[in-house]
Amino acid sequence: MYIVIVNPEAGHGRSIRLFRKIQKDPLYKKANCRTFFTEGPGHAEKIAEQVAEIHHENLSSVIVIGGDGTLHEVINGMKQYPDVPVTFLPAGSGNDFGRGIGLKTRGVKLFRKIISHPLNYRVYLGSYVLHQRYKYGKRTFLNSIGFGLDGHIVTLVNESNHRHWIRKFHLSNFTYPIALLRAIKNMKPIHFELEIDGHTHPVTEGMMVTISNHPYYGGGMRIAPKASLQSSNLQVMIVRQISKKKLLALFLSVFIGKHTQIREVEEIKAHSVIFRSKEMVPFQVDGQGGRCCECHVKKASTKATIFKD
Ligand SMILES: Nc1ncnc2c1ncn2[C@@H]1O[C@H](COP(=O)(O)OP(=O)(O)OP(=O)(O)O)[C@@H](O)[C@H]1O
Repeated sequence: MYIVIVNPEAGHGRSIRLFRKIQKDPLYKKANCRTFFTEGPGHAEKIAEQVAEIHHENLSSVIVIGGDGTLHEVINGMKQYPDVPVTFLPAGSGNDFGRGIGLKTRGVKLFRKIISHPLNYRVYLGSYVLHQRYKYGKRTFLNSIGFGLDGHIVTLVNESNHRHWIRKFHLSNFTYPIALLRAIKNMKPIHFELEIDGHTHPVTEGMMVTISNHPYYGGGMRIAPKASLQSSNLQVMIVRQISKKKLLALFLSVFIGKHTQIREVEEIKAHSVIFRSKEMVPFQVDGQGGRCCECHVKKASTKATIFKD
């Protein structure tokens, strides 16, 4: 039995279009697929939690059609059942996890592969505990968690009031670069304390701190070229105080992985990181934004089971 979770809004409609094609495929009926549509934030997590609890013994896979945000919710909903395979059919705006895990095919072709050649990998994800006004429980992240400019960009992406035009003209690939330009224009450094693997780090202010589980970010930028889902470590990138021009150059050079050569950029391999700030700073986790004053991040000790073609 396959459970399919579809976020109809992901990728400005890309997700629902893909689901309609899959539904017409003869394998969809043959494979005994049951589909659920998400209705808003948090719903994918609830669906995943319930179906895993009821069906974990006879589930071939939970198939997620959406973006990284929907997959983030599903993985968190299924935390108690890490052996149940999860399959990601990227149909969001960014789809960085698909790149991170190295999916070669997309769309209906990928759906057919899942059913006919199920190949599941065990991967290390990340875990984080947020302190906003009070402490939240431990959660899992797939791609990255970032503070400062990183969080500001994602807030702008998700608040974008140009969504209608983006959808109409299929411009979703430009959402992130546009938000990036807007965020750089208004950027301010953040002040923080960093504890990396139990040691206080000397840098206390900068533009952003991003902790990655695999290289990709913001729809294909190779922000952490050395990060790996097979490694038991995370990759921390700190961008110190930097001019707007240089910051723009940094993001352009991210596509060719040369940004780590910029003097103000520091890259560290770490198993655990504590980020603290006296003020509430913007953050993002797997492309969803918020504000926090403290966060404890670790490479997860248990592995998740994910399909890879
Ligand atoms: N029916 C719905 N209507 C509006 N929002 C929804 C609905 N279902 C889920 N959501 C929310 O949509 C948000 C974005 O989803 P998702 O990240 O999967 O797509 P995306 O932003 O297009 O892709 P990506 O993260 O890869 O850029 C998630 O926070 C999710 O909770």
